[in-house]
Amino acid sequence: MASSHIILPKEEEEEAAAAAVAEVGLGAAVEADHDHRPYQEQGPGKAALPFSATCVRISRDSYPNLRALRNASTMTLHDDDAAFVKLEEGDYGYVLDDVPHLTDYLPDLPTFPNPLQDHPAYSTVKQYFVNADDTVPEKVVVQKNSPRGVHFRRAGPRQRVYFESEEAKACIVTCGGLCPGLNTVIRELVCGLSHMYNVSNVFGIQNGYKGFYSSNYLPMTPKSVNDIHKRGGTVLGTSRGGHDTKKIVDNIQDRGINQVFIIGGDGTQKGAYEIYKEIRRRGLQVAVAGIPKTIDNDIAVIDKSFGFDTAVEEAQRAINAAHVEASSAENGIGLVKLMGRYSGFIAMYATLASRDVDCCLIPESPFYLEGEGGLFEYIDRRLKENNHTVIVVAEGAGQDLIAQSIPAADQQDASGNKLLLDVGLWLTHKIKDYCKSKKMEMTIKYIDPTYMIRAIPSNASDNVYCTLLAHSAIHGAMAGYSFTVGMVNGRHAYIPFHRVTSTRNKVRITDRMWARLLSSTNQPSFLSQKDIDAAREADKAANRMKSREDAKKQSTPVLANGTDGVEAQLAAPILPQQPATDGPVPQPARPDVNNATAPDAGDQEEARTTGTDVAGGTLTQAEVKPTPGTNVSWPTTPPDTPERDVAPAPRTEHAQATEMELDVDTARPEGCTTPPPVQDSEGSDTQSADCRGSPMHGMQAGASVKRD
Ligand SMILES: Nc1ncnc2c1ncn2[C@@H]1O[C@H](COP(=O)(O)OP(=O)(O)O)[C@@H](O)[C@H]1O
Ligand SMILES: O=P(O)(O)OC[C@H]1O[C@](O)(COP(=O)(O)O)[C@@H](O)[C@@H]1O
Ligand SMILES: [Mg+2]
Repeated sequence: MASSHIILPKEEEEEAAAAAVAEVGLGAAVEADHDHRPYQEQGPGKAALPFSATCVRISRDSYPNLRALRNASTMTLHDDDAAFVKLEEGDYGYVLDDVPHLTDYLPDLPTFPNPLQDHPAYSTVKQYFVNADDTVPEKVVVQKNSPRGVHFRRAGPRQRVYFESEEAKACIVTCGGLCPGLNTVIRELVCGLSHMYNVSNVFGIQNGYKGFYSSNYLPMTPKSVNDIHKRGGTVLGTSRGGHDTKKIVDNIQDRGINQVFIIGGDGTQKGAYEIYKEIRRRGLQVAVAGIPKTIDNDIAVIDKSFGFDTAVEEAQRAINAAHVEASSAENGIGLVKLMGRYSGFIAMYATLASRDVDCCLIPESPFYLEGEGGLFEYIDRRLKENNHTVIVVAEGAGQDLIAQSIPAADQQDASGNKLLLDVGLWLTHKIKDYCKSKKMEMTIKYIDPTYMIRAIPSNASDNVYCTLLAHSAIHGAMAGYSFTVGMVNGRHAYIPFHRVTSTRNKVRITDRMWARLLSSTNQPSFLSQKDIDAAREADKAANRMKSREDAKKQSTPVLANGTDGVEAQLAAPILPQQPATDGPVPQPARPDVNNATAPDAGDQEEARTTGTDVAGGTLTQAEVKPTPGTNVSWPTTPPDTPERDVAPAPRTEHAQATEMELDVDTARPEGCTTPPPVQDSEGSDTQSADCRGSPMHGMQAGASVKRD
């Protein structure tokens, strides 16, 4: 039975101890210890103790605060993480999921006035320092009787800091894959430390985590980083793997570093958390600030990761090229692979922005090729309707389908990420074979822009975002917190490490955003009647469980702040399946049941109010609107929309074609080596350049299609 240390407010000590004793049979043993830990800044001077905290060994399931946390949000809390959770409850179901502070284990640290108060630029700002009690809500869509839910500490400068400028010694490291904006964050960390806090001891760690113990630290000054934001990549170098917590902390300790800025994705933030824990174990006065980076935009809680906008924008170029190529050929097919190992955000946003895409395939939405409602049937139809078609595929899509035909070597990269098979290349050959079997003349152009996309410098809006993230990170570190920084509902916040490492954002195929995509492309949803039935069953099971939970709650009142989340995790997710005709069922990516904040999380809120158990990953016939092209009882032809008001070409047109042009081109940008096993990709953003290059555009009989 897992047990863990939990910091408890004084007034609950007795109750919790009693609860622990009562649960001895379940493995709980009171062990209490007694370090009195202040946990938050209390204005000028030495931090005051808001409560006398006690460390108690207790089964985490038995502690109502943690239950409240789980009830108030959809996160999954790992047992190990429970040891470092700092919770405060307020009125009306308010929960503060706070970040650790140096004074948690070094209660007598002196504080100093924030040098910003004398800064010619900042000192004029009215109320420049954030209120010590300010917090940011995880959810902003609420109903009249909603509990207030989980909050995070608001980021920003504090009146008192825990490092003197001359004593502060900071280091910066970048880990994981590249992402637009890395250099901007580095630049703004160096400049911000120097310009705002007069910190001149700043060092770069080269080539990721292993640089802590395998290379020299690079002194960095505002002058040396002045122009780096105009370049892609990271001037510090990056790597996967190489995380050795003890060796890293040994080096931090030996070199007298007291602020560690760690830029990287979910893996990197896990590493940052380990570093923080080791630092705390050793009692070092070192603040650890994580700045989340991922091109895939799949880090939990935060609104968006830096570089994502830039990536989506750049992906547009590839999609435009694919569209020009496809629409300039007879039966032209343009296929673009974008990054997205587990999450299809880049593909989804690039598709929505483009309007030239006929089908978007992402890891979260399993698809199949053959039979009614399958991809081939859809391609066939689009070619007949429009003479060309554009497909966007995220690199993590269809991996199980590919594994059926290509024996997948179960390889991993240095960080333990599974190496992917090249879905773009595989799909190209599958489509080619299909057309050949149908004696259909066609041209397919496969474009893999993945590394080109992530190697560019960040665009203007990402540059500003990177600057603000860097500044928030600096303020938090100077104030003695350890955290991952991020924007939550438009406000910068200090988020506990466990929050961003315990789950990953995924596109929820039960949310309105994915529905928007389906309705914009009119692609099949690839859900079968079997899937819908399974969804109904799972929904019923979830409801039964919910009733049991409710009954239990009535008999045992706890600090229940809400119900979503707990039931959600109990409910079995829907696993859409391909039809029997298409061989074994692929293991589909499931709607992410633990996803706290996806870019489209607002949709989930609405779904909840309309009765859809989205958080539980379930969907019912009532909530799921018939999706065009679905191979269920819904019509396979799309409803009449202006976009789709097309007179389909007679089927015989293709059947009569005897000549074949199977021109499979794989456009590989320089430096992009993507042989079958092993892949990655990513994508991009915003507006569709109006790229209607087809000489056939608008020439088809009956065609009044907006998108060509
Ligand atoms: N569970 C973990 N604990 C400690 N370090 C980790 C963990 N997972 C990944 N890392 C380290 O984080 C770094 C980057 O991880 P990776 O998954 O490749 O990229 P990202 O951080 O972008 O997700 C690597 O150096 C890797 O060793
Ligand atoms: O080829 P590399 O450098 O291992 O990176 C590829 C992977 O990195 C990703 O871009 C995600 O990495 P990050 O989350 O670190 O940005 C994936 O989409 C892709 O599979
Ligand atoms: Mg990762």
